[in-house]
Amino acid sequence: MTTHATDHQAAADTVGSIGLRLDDVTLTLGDGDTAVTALDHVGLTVAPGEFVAVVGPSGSGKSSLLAVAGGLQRPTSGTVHIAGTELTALSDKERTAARLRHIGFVFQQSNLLASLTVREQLLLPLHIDRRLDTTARARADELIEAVGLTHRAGSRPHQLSGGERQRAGLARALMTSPAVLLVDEPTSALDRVRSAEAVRLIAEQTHERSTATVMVTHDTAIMDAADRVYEMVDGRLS
Ligand SMILES: Nc1ncnc2c1ncn2[C@@H]1O[C@H](COP(=O)(O)OP(=O)(O)OP(=O)(O)O)[C@@H](O)[C@H]1O
Repeated sequence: MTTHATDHQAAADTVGSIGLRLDDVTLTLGDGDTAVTALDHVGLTVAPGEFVAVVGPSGSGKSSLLAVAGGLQRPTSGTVHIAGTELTALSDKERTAARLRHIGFVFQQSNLLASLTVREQLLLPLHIDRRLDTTARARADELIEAVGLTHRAGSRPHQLSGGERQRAGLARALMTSPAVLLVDEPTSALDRVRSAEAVRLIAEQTHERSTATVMVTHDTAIMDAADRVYEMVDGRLS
């Protein structure tokens, strides 16, 4: 299924129903002759509980889309709203705070810390923030169970398979109950069956936890699990 970027705008625009919204976003990278339009007037609205896949070839702008949607990069023009907050109107410091609070990232490389167990990976940010209480511990255990890693809760990354590492990364991203979940190529390291499982798990968690989820990939086989699929070509979404 491929739908047009504006089709769902009106439906998702009612107050309170917006998880993520990009309006007329453009991102230019590099200068002068080497300047590249990584995002070209992109509009995208994702409601809470909705799972959107963005499919496109290498270099089409998918990583740029996640960087801008997640507040890691300021767009050259256009606006980004997350859970009712205009990300693009915030200072760098405020944007970082909003990112930590409202956005969960699942990156291609799961970025797990080698010395920590699965459970510790989830609890670390709360430990640093001195917010490590019984509620947080219970939430970590619930998420570890949701991604099927209870038997691996005490394992360190080198003791896990690629798929298990990805699931640990997903559980960690969900720890803050983010409004928006941004996923980069979850399937690249995995075989077909495991890829489909990973994507199904992300779809399930999106619906259960009402996150507005965007997953970018060049694997068209994942499309079935998504509520909507967009194509990215030369920085344009259609
Ligand atoms: N820092 C940069 N300076 C200049 N151009 C850049 C920079 N980063 C990315 N680009 C260019 O912007 C375009 C979009 O890149 P982007 O990484 O978003 O694509 P992608 O679809 O995620 O690719 P891949 O699937 O290979 O990760 C590409 O043409 C890329 O070469």
